[in-house]
Parts: sequence; C-alpha cells; structure tokens
Amino acid sequence: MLAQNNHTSVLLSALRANVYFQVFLGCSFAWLLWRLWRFTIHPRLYPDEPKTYPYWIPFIGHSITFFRDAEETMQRARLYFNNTRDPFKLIIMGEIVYVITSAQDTVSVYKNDAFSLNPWLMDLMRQFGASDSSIRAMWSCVPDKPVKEICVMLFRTLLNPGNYSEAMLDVLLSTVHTRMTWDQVPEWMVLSRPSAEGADVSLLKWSQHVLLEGATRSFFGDALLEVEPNLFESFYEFDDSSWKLPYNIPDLFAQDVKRSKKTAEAALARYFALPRSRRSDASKLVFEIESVLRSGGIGNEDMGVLVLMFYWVINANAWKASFWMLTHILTNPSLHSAILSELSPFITPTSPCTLSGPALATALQSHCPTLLAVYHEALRISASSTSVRIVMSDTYIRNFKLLKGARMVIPYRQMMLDEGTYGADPASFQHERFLQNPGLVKHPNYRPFGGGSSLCPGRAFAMKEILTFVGLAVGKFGVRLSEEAVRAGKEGRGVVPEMNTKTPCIGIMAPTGEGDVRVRIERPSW
Ligand code: HEM
Repeated sequence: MLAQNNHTSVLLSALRANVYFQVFLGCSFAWLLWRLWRFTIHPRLYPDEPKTYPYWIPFIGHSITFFRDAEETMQRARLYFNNTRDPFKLIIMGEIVYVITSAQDTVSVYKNDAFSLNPWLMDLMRQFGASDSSIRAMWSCVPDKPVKEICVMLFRTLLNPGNYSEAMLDVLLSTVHTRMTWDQVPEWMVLSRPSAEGADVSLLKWSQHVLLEGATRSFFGDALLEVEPNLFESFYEFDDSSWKLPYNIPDLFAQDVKRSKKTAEAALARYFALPRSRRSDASKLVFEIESVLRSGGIGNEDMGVLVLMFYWVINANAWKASFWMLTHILTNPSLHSAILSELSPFITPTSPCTLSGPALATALQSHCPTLLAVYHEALRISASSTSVRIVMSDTYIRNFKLLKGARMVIPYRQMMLDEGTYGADPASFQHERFLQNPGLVKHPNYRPFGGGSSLCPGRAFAMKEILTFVGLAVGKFGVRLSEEAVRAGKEGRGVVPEMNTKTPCIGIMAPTGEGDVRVRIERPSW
C-alpha cells in the first residue's frame, strides 16, 4: 500500500513537472513571438512610427527604470538611438509615452493643436482629488472661455511686468527684505552661534523659509498662515512626494503625498471659507481666481484642491534655484568675490540699501552680469522641467507618426545638457558659459520654464525673488561656508550636495536626502 502511494506521488510530481515545463515552454514561445512582433515585424510594418526603446517585460516596459531614474532612462534611450534626437517611444505602465528631445521638434509640438495639455491636466486634477463636477466646471465657459483658461490667463496678465504685477511684486520682495533681517532669522534654523554677531544656519531651510513665506504672504495675505501655521511642513512633504500623483502610484506607496496634500488643501479650503474682509491683504490675482472658480460653481473644498495645484507651481522651484546658486557661489572663491564686487554699489553689510524691493531686483538684473550668469547656469543644470501633452489625433512630427491617445513628454534637461550648445562637460556648473555668451538664454535648447501654451507665467517674478534673496544673502549677510563645511571640503567629503536626479520632477531638482550646506551668516548693521 505504502509502495503504491509512493509510486502515485512520484507519478504526480512527474506530471506536475511536465505541466510546469509545458507552461514554461509556452510562455517562452509567446514571449519570443511578442519580441519578434514588437521589435522586428511591427517596426517594418509601420516604419513611420517612432522606434520603441527595447524592453523585456510586456506592460511593465520601462516603468521600473523610469521610476528609479527618469532622466537616465531617457538619456540611455536617446543614446541607444545614436543620439539622432528623433522622437522615440517608452512604455510606462502599459502606456505609450513619446519622448521629444530636439529643439526643432519641440517648436513643432508647440505650434500643433493636435497636442493638448488639457486631458493630462484633467487627469492630474483627478489624481489631486478634485471632484468630477469641479473638473467639469474648470472646462465650462464663463461666459465664453473655459474657467481653467481664464485662470491661466489671469496668471499671464497679472504676473506680466508692466500690467498689474507691481503691487504683488512689491509685497513679495518686501517680505523677502523683511525676512532677510537679523532679527527675523528664526531660532529653529540656527545650528550654532559661534559668536554674538554670527550664526551657522542650514542653507536649505533658509532658502525655503524666506521664499515660501514671501510668496505665500504676497499671494494670499497673512490669513493662510493663520489658519494653518504648519502649512510649510506639509508643503515640503508634499513637494517631495508630489511626483507620485501624475504617475498614478498606488495608495499603498503614496501615503506621504496623500497625507500632506490633505493638510494643505484643507488649509486652503478653510482660507477660502473665511469672509473676504478677513483676507483683504490677499493679491488681486487670488481674488480674481477665486471669483472665476466661484462663478463656475466650485465650492471651498474643491477650491482648496485646485488652488493647491497653483500653490505648488508657485512655490516648488524658486527656493531650490536659490539654494543651488548660493551653493555654487560659496564653493568658488573667485566667483564669490566677483559677485561681492558686483553687489557692492547696491548692497553691503554696512550701508543700508536705499532702493525699493522692485528697484533693487531690477538693478541686480541690469548691472550684475556674473550674478545673472550664475542664475541661468544654476537653472540650466538643476532644472528637470518637462512639458506634457496628449496626442489628440494621429499626427506627424517631421516624418514620424504619433498615435492618438498617447502621452508625449518633452524633458528639457535632455536639451539643456546638449554638448553642441553648451560645450564640453555640459552637466558641470560653469557660469562662464552664459557670461561669455549671454545670447544662450534665448537658445531654443535653454527652456527651464517650459514653453508653448504652458510657458511658465511666473518666470519674471521668479527671477526677481531669486536674485533678491541671493543678493541679500551674499551682500548683506556676508554668507560664507561654515567652518564645518570648509573642513568637509578640505577632507574631500564634498560640500556641494548631490542633486536628486532620480525622482521624477517637473521643475528644479532638490538635493538628495539630507543634502544641505551649513553656512555662516554675520549680523549686518542695517
Ligand atoms: C525657478 C522658478 C520656476 C521654474 C523653473 C518654473 C518652471 C515651470 C515649468 C517648467 C512649468 C510648466 C511648463 C510647461 O508645461 O511647459 C511651469 C508652469 C507654471 N508656473 Fe512656473 N516655474 C518657476 C516659478 C514660478 C513662479 C514664481 C510662479 C508664480 C508666481 C509660477 C507659476 C506657474 C504657473 C501658474 C504655471 C502653469 C502654467 C500653465 O498651466 O499654463 N512659476 N513653471
């Protein structure tokens, strides 16, 4: 009986092994057929479609490498196709994503109405948690233009120098000036006080604090920080993890973004529920956007969700750009002294600046070419700016046919690191590129602010706030590396933190993990 049982179980195991083997054989055959179809037959049948960067697993495609390091995946694909800069295809979570890496194709995309931002924005709003009715309302007309278009138009009009931006710019720059006084350096930011007249602070926190507070108060007045004093903490967490929303990362892995988003949007909803008299110091832009959203029938809760999207684009980038500018200035002694001498007619630690906020910003733009070159070079190497479009109908870019329904991305970093335009070692910081050739800022390969219909409307504002912060930090506070940072540099431990090039990002990249620079500031006498 026992022998018979053994015999049966051996037979069953053999049968099972045989079934596994057959399944394995079947799967391998199906996989080979799929490879043959995908990378040999299909490209021959449809030679006018952009080529697909090869991958091993159907549906998963390039998802894993892309989420691990989006820029590197796109760079590898570009080089795989011999750097021709023809459009190519990636597969992310089963979906086709066309990648455009040439300036010429980018301009064709801008000019072609078959490529639309709207379906992607609608999806993003959904991922942000906006209700279906509020999304419908954003595309309803009041009276003859969609609400969403009016909102962006308001940004373009009211932030456009020469229009109504002066008052807002004034508040923004005055807040930056006020925060850039000795008494306003908060104690929580101070790492040590080596003397009564000096303090070591975190450069990262200093840039975040001053610029976020400046923008928040100038756009929303004081009431937003009154309804949620911890708004900035939630925003930092949100900013770090917000990339998960456009890529539909499952909730299980997106707890951080869900948590921080909830706090920030609830704060905005409470803010909009306040009577207008309680927030009369808000900007014209915020009032006008609120009125348009309300006329589309959008209530406070949805307004919190939608305005958080604006809050995000307004605040996600300027502090990071300032951080990189200062890091490069402070680690390059000859550059540091060139900037000090450019600033000296306007700002020094001992003589009060007599110019108003906007006048100082204009002076820095017009009379400090080295500072300006540092600004552009810092943006160039730290921007991972990307435009996204959806293909609305089968359309040609040059002689490449792009299929309806697919997503298209334009990762500008692929152009901003182009050797042909910027010379050797394009990923390294060399402000001389822009100093020797100021015309580079107009080059079609320089697009830190995106382009076409979605070109950043805040770019003039951003430049003024960033130059003001950096100018005051260097000129007024005499910022320099702390002794600890200098020692780290001497011991070869590196002072410039690594840039987080791996996490997908659609603006300026942050430093990785705990990356920061400890800096010494001195009490100015004004
Ligand atoms: C260094 C700072 C900044 C950088 C690098 C930056 C970059 C960008 C980029 C890459 C886009 C998307 C462009 C596209 O899709 O083609 C964008 C959009 C936008 N930015 Fe900025 N930005 C900055 C600062 C600002 C500031 C300070 C404001 C507001 C005061 C602002 C307001 C906006 C708005 C409202 C949009 C959406 C435009 C639309 O949907 O049409 N940005 N920005």
